[in-house]
Amino acid sequence: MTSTGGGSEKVSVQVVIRVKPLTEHDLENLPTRFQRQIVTTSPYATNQIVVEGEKRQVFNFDNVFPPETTQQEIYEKSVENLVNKFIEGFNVTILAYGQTSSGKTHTMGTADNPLIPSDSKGIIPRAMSTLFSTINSIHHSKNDNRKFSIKVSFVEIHNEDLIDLLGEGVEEERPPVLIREDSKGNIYWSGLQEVKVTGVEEVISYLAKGSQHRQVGATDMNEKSSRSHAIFSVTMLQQKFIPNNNNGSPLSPTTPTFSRPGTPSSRSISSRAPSRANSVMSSRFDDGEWVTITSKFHFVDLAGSERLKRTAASGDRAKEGIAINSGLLALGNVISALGDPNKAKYTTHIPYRDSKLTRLLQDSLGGNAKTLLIACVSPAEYNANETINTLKYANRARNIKNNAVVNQEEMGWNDVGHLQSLVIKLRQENSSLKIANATLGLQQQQQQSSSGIVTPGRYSYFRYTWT
Ligand SMILES: Nc1ncnc2c1ncn2[C@@H]1O[C@H](COP(=O)(O)OP(=O)(O)OP(=O)(O)O)[C@@H](O)[C@H]1O
Repeated sequence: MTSTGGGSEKVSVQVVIRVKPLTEHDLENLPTRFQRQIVTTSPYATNQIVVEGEKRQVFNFDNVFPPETTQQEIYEKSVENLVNKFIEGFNVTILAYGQTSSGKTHTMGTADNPLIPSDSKGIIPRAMSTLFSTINSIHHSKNDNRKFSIKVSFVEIHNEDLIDLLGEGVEEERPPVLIREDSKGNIYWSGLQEVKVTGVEEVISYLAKGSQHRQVGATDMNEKSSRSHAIFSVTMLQQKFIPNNNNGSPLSPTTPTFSRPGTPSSRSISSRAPSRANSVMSSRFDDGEWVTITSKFHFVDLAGSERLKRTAASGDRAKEGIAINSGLLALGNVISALGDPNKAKYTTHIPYRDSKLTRLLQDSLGGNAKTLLIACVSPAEYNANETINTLKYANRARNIKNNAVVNQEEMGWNDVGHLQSLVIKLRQENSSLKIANATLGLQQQQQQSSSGIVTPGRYSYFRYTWT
C-alpha cells in the first residue's frame, strides 16, 4: 500500500478478528456446560480462525487476535498506521462489530474516562495520543510548517434517531441532527456540536461525557449493554504554506516559513460538516500558496449484533433490538452489495438509504476512506452461533476495494476578493474538466465494453475498483 504522488491509493477494507478472553463475569454467568472454548487460533497462522462447532469451520482474515492480545498490540498492528494515514489527509473509518459483551466498547475505547488504567485503554484514546504527539512534534519541527485544527463530535443512532451526545441543554429543545447529501453525492450532517480540542485529556473528557449520555439498558447478556450505534468523529484541518522558489513554482510542502493563520472559533454548531472534501479551491500569492487538507476519522462502536431472541428482550428493549438489527442488516446488505464480486457485477443499487447507519457511513464504506472492521467474538461454546454469524458477516467485507485519496484543497487566507475570483475561475475550470472527463469516461466505457470490462455507471463517481 503506497501512496501515489497525487495522494491516491487503492486499498481493500481491512478485516480483523478479536477473540475475547472469558472474563470472571462470563464464568459466573454462562452455563458451565457451555463454557468450553470452541474457537482456536494459531501463532503460525495469524490470519486464521477455526470454530469447532457442529462442523469445523475455518475462516481467513487480515489478522486474527487471540484472547491474550493486549490493547496495545491491537493498536500497533491494526490502527497506528491508519492514524498516520489520517494525518496525511486520508479519511479513515474503524468499525467494531459483534454480539453483545464480545468486547466492542472495550476494544474501541468508546466509554473511556480518566479512571481507566493506561494498559486497558482502547483504540480512541491511543489514536488521540498518537495524533497529538505527532502534531506536537510537527509544531516543534523546523522543517514542517503545517498548522492543525482538530474538532470532535459524538453521535448516537438509537431507534433510527440521531442523537448528539455532546449536545448542550435539554435534548428535545436541540436542533435535530439531520443527514444531507449534496448534488454530487457527498454526505453532510447538520445540527451537531463539533468541539475544538487541543489535547488527549480534552478528547477523553468529551468521550466520558458523551458515553454517559449513550443509551444503555439491561439485557440478559450484558447488564450494561449498549443499545445504540455510537460514532465518535474527529475532523482535522491542516494548513500548509508552500513558498515559491525563484522560478515562480511552489517548493515542496515540507519547506518551512509562513505567517500563522487565524484560529477558527473554539466551539461551533456544524451546519455543513463535510465527510469528505468536495470542492477544490486554489489561491496563489506572489510568495507561494496556501494548501488546506481536511480529513475525517470515524470510530464506530456498533450495537450488539445478536439475534433478538437471545437477549430475551421485550417492550422497549425489543423495539431497540429491531432497530439495531435493521441497521446492521442494512450495513450487511451494503457490505454484501459492495463486497460480493458476483453481485457487484450486476448490482446497480447500493442500499445506503436503508438505514441512518449506512447513510451516515455512505462515503466511508467503499468511498473515499480507509476502513477497518474489527469483529469481536466470544470463544465460548454458548456463543457458537453468534460467533459463526459474526465471522460470516465480517468475511463479506473483505472484498471491498476503496480508492482513498488525500482530501486536499488549496486556498488563500486573507484575500477574500482574490479568493472569490479564484473560486469562480476554478469552478469554470472544473466545469471544463468535468466535460473533458465525461468525454474521456465515455470513450473509456466504450473501450471497456468492447473489451468486456464492467464499469457500473453510478459508482464510477466513487472511483470503485471491482475485483
Ligand atoms: N479483551 C478483553 N480483555 C478483558 N476484558 C474484556 C475484553 N473484551 C471485553 N472485556 C470485558 O467484557 C465486558 C463486555 O465488553 P464490552 O462492554 O466491551 O462488550 P460490547 O461488545 O461492547 O457489548 P455491548 O454490545 O453490549 O455494548 C466488559 O466488562 C469488558 O471490560
